[in-house]
Amino acid sequence: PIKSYCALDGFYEMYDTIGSGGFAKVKLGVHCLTGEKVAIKIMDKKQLGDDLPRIRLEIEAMKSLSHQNVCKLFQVIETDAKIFMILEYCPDGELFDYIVERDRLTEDEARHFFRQIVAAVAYIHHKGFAHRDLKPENLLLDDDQQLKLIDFGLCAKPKGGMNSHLETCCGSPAYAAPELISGKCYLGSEADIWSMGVLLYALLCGYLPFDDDNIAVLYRKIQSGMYEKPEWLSESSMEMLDQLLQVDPKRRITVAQLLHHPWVTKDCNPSYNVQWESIYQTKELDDECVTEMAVSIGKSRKAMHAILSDWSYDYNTATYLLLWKRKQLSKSVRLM
Ligand SMILES: CN(C)C[C@H]1CC[C@H](N2C(=O)N(C)Cc3cnc4ccc(-c5cc(Cl)c(O)c(Cl)c5)nc4c32)CC1
Repeated sequence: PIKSYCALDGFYEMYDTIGSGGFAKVKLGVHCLTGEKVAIKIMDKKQLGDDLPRIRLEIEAMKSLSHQNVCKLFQVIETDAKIFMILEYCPDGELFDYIVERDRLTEDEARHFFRQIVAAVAYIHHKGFAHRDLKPENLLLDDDQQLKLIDFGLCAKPKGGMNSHLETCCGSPAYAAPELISGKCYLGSEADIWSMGVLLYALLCGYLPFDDDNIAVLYRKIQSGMYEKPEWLSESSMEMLDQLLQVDPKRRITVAQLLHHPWVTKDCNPSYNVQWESIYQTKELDDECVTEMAVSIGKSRKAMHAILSDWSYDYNTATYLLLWKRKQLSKSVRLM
């Protein structure tokens, strides 16, 4: 391991930088007690400046999100100079690069990924969050072709719930909904659906439906809702895209309709509905994991259970979540 930050000493080994995004550096780390790899997002508070509230928002949002298609936050460490977010490691990087390497995906492969995106978005909307920056750069791949949604720095949890309007124009222009770029009030959930349409188009075509170097021209293209339909798109794919890329948000398909849309559920057994429910029952703790930790730390199971029930996103929370993740992968639930 390279020089580590004293705040992590003994808890995490730090390895090289695996990516950087704006005001953050992301390094590969290893959680000492379990030996599991993690991604460590490191931010300098001074550099953050007035972006600090955005990070606080991302941290609070991620603490309340536990889903198989949302990147899991394991621990937050704050010193007077830095903030460290210990995150679920996604070895196969951004979906963006995955598409670029292949030019474009087949309809079946696009469906495999789009289903997971629908699951993640249905889940975060159910929890009262709109992401507002859905794009292939914010969808990472783990080593099992599972997508993990990241970057909740722009997400919104409208005070009055998901049916109250937002104003801030944000996100990436090419993925932004017409009502959002027209400066109108908009519903976060409807804007996310539009972005999912742009995303699905990028998966199926390998380029963007609305694109232009001149931002004003780009905006006009988005507001026209007109986009090219290459000849390799099937009828059903074109129909799916049309229902997502509806300029009028009231005519746009909803995430609830998407969950059982024939294009999304194609080739699944009839009982299949998109796995939008979280596999994490964060409320009940897993006895085997609690016991393993109690023994290793030398506390009673009752005391260990009480500590973990606080969900304080300290080292204990990280150890529990990483142990639980190992158990899901039917790996040994043993600590170093
Ligand atoms: C361009 N983006 C806005 C940032 C970029 C930073 C590196 C990251 N990465 C990579 O680029 N690999 C190539 C490896 C990699 C592996 N695991 C990761 C696990 C989590 C994250 C992550 C990063 C940020 Cl900035 C977050 O806010 C969250 Cl919630 C999660 N990034 C990871 C990551 C991909 C995204």
